[in-house]
Amino acid sequence: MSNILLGVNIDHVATLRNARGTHYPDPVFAAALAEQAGADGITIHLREDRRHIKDRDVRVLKETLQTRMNLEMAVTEEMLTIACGIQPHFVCLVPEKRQEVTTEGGLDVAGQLAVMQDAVARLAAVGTQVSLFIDADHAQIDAAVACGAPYIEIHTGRYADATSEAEQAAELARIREAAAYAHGKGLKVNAGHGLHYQNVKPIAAIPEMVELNIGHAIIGRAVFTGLTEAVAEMKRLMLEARQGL
Ligand SMILES: CC(=O)[C@@H](O)[C@H](O)COP(=O)(O)O
Ligand SMILES: NCC(=O)COP(=O)(O)O
Repeated sequence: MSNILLGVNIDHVATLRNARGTHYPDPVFAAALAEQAGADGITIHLREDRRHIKDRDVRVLKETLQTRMNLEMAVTEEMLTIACGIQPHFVCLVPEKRQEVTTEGGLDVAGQLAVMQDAVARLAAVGTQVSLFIDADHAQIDAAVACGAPYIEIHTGRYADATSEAEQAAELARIREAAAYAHGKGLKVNAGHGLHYQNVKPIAAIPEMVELNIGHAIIGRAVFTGLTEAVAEMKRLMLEARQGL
């Protein structure tokens, strides 16, 4: 069986905290529990509007994480300055719109190659490995290679949001093909967005997948089962999907 890693996104613990302006529930505590339950890394998205994760969370998590921090952020001067100071294991560069409910699509790497090359180089210079959050698209994969980014994360939102079996199968085929294409170009391939307990297995079964980043569904389930069980069950399903690979 080939391994696959689970990055647990804890943004929505912070969403709940921020809803009342309290100090609880603390995403730092959630990260420690998730790690104990089998998370291979912790993902946090420091949005420009700080709607969930705040600067303090990033600073404290840098001191307390036992695994690896994957810091998701927009490609802005403010965020690049923060990331170069924090020096997380990974930065995942994502597109961001102030009005969106959640990340709606992949980053247009091909359309801003020079900006992306500069961001990847600045982060690499402080020892941070960069991942580019892109759609399953050859032009974007080629651009990721041209940027020198070691990783991509394929946006699985369209697969997760598909409203028919045929549409979901088509999206899965697109992701599968893109993962093989990117792997062939020397990229390491992650995936995430909208994955949950019912739709994770076909994505986890894609042989080239290194890591899945999953947040909303895990935190949602944790409300009823506790975070330890919610993380462990997701990891169990992912590993089950790898049997025979
Ligand atoms: C980039 C991505 O897919 C996730 O980080 C997602 O953005 C979670 O945060 P939001 O719910 O704020 O979009
Ligand atoms: N990059 C995707 C991620 O971190 C988690 O997204 P979601 O599971 O909260 O939709």
